Amino acid sequence: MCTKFIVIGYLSGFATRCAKRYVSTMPRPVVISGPSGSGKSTFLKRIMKEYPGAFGFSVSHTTRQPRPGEQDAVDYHFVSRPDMEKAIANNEFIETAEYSKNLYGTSEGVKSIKKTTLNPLYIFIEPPSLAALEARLKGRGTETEESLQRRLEIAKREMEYSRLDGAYDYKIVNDDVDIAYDQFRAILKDDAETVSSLQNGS
Ligand SMILES: Nc1ncnc2c1ncn2[C@@H]1O[C@H](COP(=O)(O)OP(=O)(O)OP(=O)(O)O)[C@@H](O)[C@H]1O
Repeated sequence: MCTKFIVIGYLSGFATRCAKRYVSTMPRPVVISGPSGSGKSTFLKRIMKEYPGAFGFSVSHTTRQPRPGEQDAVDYHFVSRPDMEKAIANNEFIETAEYSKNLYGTSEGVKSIKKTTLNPLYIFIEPPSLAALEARLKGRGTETEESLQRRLEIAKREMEYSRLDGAYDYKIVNDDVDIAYDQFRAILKDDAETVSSLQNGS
């Protein structure tokens, strides 16, 4: 049986979401980070389908527009900028960030989350290359040329940060989606043999 985790992270770029009051009651959280288009949603959807009820998922807030098929309160809480700014002023998020001209709560999270007492497990999902990332973002059909270029620029910085010692507990290169997903699942199940090669810095 797999350990219960609450997944609190995921978003465009770095994300980590959840309202403060949620934190005190949760099992060890997992923060999943990675450039936009690296595959975070893909893995999260899959793991939640494979293990229904085993994972909680804290839904972030964002001021960006929903993409086709995205549901409010499921994929994100889609809110107006004034509402979001009010919530930020009320200190309702662990952290917030502005990404690609939209506000996210909570996000750009890894550095800030590390200053909290949450003690999560950090997983970084990396694309095999920037060219592959670009192709996937284009294939997803959600970006304008401008937002695509912004995401790629940010991706470069995120990938640089991920290479720092101790930035993440595990790094998964999402090349073949099935192989990468198996690695993701192994980490969540604490499968020592499979995950040892994925530890950051090894
Ligand atoms: N290994 C893979 N090979 C090819 N395509 C992939 C792979 N993994 C994911 N994709 C596709 O790449 C696109 C981006 O993936 P996904 O939406 O999961 O990324 P994300 O990290 O959640 O992005 P965002 O942060 O912008 O929400 C999707 O269309 C997805 O189907």
